[in-house]
Amino acid sequence: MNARMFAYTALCQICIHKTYSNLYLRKELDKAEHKDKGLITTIVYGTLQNYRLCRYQWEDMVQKLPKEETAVLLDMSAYQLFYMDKLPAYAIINEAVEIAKKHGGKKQGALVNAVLHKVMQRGQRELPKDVLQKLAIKTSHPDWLIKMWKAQYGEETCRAICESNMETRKQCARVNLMRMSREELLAQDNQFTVGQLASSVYYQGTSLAHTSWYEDGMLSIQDEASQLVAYFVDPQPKERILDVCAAPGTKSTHMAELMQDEGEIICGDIHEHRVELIQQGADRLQLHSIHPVVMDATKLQGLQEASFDRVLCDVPCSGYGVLARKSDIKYHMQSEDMDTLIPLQAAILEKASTMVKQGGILVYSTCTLNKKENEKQVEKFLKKHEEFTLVSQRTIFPFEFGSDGFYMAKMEKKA
Ligand SMILES: C[S@@+](CC[C@H](N)C(=O)[O-])C[C@H]1O[C@@H](n2cnc3c(N)ncnc32)[C@H](O)[C@@H]1O
Repeated sequence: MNARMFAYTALCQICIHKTYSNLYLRKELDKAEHKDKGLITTIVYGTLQNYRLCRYQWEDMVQKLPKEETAVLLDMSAYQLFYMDKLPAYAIINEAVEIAKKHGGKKQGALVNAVLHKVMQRGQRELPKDVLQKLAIKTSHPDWLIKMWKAQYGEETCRAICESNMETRKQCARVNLMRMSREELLAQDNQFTVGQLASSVYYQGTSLAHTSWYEDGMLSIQDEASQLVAYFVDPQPKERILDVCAAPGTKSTHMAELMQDEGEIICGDIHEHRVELIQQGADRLQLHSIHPVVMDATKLQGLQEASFDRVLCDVPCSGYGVLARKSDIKYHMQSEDMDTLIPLQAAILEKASTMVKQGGILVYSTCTLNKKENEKQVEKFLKKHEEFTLVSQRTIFPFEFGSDGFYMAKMEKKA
């Protein structure tokens, strides 16, 4: 299968059948020729990240939208025509026509041929005049999200978030300081550069997960904003910690490292297959204070109330802070996604709070930028629970450090 046919098949799976892009590519990319792998990855992720901009280039050339497969093919062709360097237009169009014929017959082939020739003749379509519409198309974010960010954070911040989401994030890792110092790693491998936190480094190679450093448990793959959560919890050696939504264990294992692996961290998650990942992570990092358990955070059966020094609720969320890294969320997100998440987050926070000792700490965190899931959620909780006071809260916008967007709130239970 040639590179464009491969990219087309991948995009249909991801966009229409909702297969996760990273899982699909991890499994299938090995079947592609080595020389094609870079091109395939660039077309797939480029089309996903720019899905609105790509569609905008051709949607006014058709009376009604063609079937989904053809629309995906036109999107990826528009991406190659306008946003990739050095690809000859005739090759892009010829191959798209061949793919359309093969999958949809002569009629689809003719449609793709006609649309792409018109698109190429016109060149890049002028963006809308309206400032927010222009931002939405240019950075491929849905109108409702732009409207929400503008209302919640103001127009300037909304623009900065959208623009930052179009940047390529660095590969970031957290050094396991129990096993080696950051300086030792930097001295031994010049693919790493120093990060902005005490434990963080950036990697310039192809894949962190394939380094011996990762395999040998010297580091974990984790964005810097996400690393800030464990510092925010500030766990101390010998404490008893509860992490109620812990899988795959990135923050639990960071807390264990900060505690010098002394104490106990109960790491719950509702999904059994994800709980296994926590144990695998702890084994790889050689941490013994981690205790993974399958557990529903809205019930927390079998745990003794008021018995934990610190409780972390890193709740399931809409993920609007990680759109630069997770093209799938960007492509598929719907405003209705929040409707089920918000009551679930409230129920988790409510139950988890009962586990905090007097004088103990409760941390609520998300990787989303949405006050309804963040500040408002914490506000509602504090109104109901006078026994807790807000110590501090923080929103990390992606444009501040070129990191993911995060929210975290720290509350203390009265002694
Ligand atoms: C944001 S992720 C947690 C990431 C994790 N803290 C880390 O740093 O690796 C949210 C997790 O909540 C879990 N989850 C969803 N509903 C849950 C529930 N009712 N009880 C416990 N875990 C739940 C999901 O399986 C998912 O692993």
